[in-house]
Amino acid sequence: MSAAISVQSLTKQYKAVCAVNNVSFEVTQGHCFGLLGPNGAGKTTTIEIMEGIIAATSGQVLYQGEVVDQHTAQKIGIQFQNTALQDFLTVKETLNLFASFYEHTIAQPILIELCDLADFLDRDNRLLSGGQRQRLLLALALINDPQIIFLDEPTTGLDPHARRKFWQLIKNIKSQNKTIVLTTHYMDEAEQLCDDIVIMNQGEIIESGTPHQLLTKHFHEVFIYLPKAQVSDELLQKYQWRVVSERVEITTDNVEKTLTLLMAESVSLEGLHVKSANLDDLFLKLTGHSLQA
Ligand SMILES: Nc1ncnc2c1ncn2[C@@H]1O[C@H](COP(=O)(O)OP(=O)(O)OP(=O)(O)O)[C@@H](O)[C@H]1O
Repeated sequence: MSAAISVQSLTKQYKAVCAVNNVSFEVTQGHCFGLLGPNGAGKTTTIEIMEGIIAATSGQVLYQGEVVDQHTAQKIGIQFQNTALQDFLTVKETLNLFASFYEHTIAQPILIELCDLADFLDRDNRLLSGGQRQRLLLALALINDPQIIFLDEPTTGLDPHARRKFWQLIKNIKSQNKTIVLTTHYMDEAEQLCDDIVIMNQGEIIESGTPHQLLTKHFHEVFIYLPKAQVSDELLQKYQWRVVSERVEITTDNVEKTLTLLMAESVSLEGLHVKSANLDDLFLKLTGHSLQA
């Protein structure tokens, strides 16, 4: 598959800080690409260089083989933050205003359906709920019918229902062979949406691949949880099991053997829960802290 974006040896040096240090990766056409990392990792700096908003100290970004230039803005979509929404304009007026900035735009009825805006087209921007506002901001990112869309933490602050609804919209957009570049602090979001991920820390890439590749590379074990009340202190000490939030956590690469052991030790299996490692666990393992904001 061809690369929609090729990031080559990007470095961004601020006076005392090297925000991005020799970073290279490719974003595949039609994929959702996730750039993850803790605060200060260099994600925003990388994304802003990719968008052509700031210049790199060295390195380059190619879009289908071409260097970023003043025409790039016409071809990509960027989800603006709240401040881009003007007061005293309705949703429809906002769509019309942003459409006037571009030579080529998507047909408005298609955009309204794609982003599910029909129910509040005549509402003032100030009266939108968090989820409605994010859908409008997504529509604005899509207004020039871009092939590549940048979403920077698009669901931060949304309730679980609104987040799930937003994910479905992103999946619909992706099914049209659009390329999506996403940053997020939510690991479940990355697992739901991203085909490929790059994890940055302190300006450098520390891991990259598909979520499945990374999880199978780093984790051979699963976690077994039991209510703490069912496990005696003696057993905790004997097997060095951890207690996490009132539950005993047992890490094992052989579930059957562990269950046999628990039964042999007469531990009740009521409320037992088995969990595979997820991206949150991977993040914790690689960076030493959880990504949840
Ligand atoms: N204009 C600037 N001048 C000096 N240092 C900067 C500037 N912009 C960013 N930095 C520094 O570069 C590093 C990377 O910042 P960046 O905003 O890219 O990280 P991030 O991964 O997006 O973090 P967050 O998740 O908090 O948004 C940080 O140490 C930051 O303080």
